[in-house]
Amino acid sequence: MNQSEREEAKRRAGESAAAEVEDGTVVGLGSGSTAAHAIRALGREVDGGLDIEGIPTSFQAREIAIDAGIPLTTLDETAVDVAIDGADQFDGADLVKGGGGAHAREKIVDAAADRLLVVADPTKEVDVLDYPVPIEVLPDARTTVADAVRRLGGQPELRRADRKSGPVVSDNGNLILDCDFGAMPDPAGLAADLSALPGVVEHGLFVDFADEVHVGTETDVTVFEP
Ligand SMILES: O=C(CO)[C@H](O)[C@H](O)COP(=O)(O)O
Repeated sequence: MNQSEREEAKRRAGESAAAEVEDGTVVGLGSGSTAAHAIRALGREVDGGLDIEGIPTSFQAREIAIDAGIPLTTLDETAVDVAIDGADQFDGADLVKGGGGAHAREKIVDAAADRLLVVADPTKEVDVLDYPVPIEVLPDARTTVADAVRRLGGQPELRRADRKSGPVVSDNGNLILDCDFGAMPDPAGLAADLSALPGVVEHGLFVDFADEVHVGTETDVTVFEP
């Protein structure tokens, strides 16, 4: 799948999930390039009269939603009916997220939603998850968490910025360790181990999160419930 075919697949996946959103609902707005297609599609529906409110999962999602004209709200004000979000990898209902460093807020919003619709291109689907797991850490905990990750069999790497000297700083002011565990046959066990580490704000393993997965191709979309 070349880059333009992949982009088309992402667009189809995002638009397919957006088409499921019903009038009068509150929608969690995911992060990344595939979720961005869904947000823009929802914006076009709002132009056409669809009455929804969005809860963005990141600075990026908020910017796109404002540009698309979607009225915004917060988790302090209302519950979430449905969230639409991308993934870096999925094996069915389990996901690795956080390629954009937004997984902490994504997990809060996606977990709060009655239903999570995952949108992806086919390159993200695997039998066993093996994508490096992003872990957002409090800055003071980056060395102790990295040491603990090594003890759990992972290789941590501090995420560095492209257009700034030094590390990527998350939307929440924290650092991100990309942790390569190789194949992860027991994502639930690893997720529990990572959540127990002092200083971990959130990790990118979303175990049993997806209610529905929309996988786009260059010509079509497949929708399934894991
Ligand atoms: O988890 C995410 C951001 O934190 C994204 O959903 C994930 O990285 C997928 O992004 P894309 O749709 O651009 O491939």
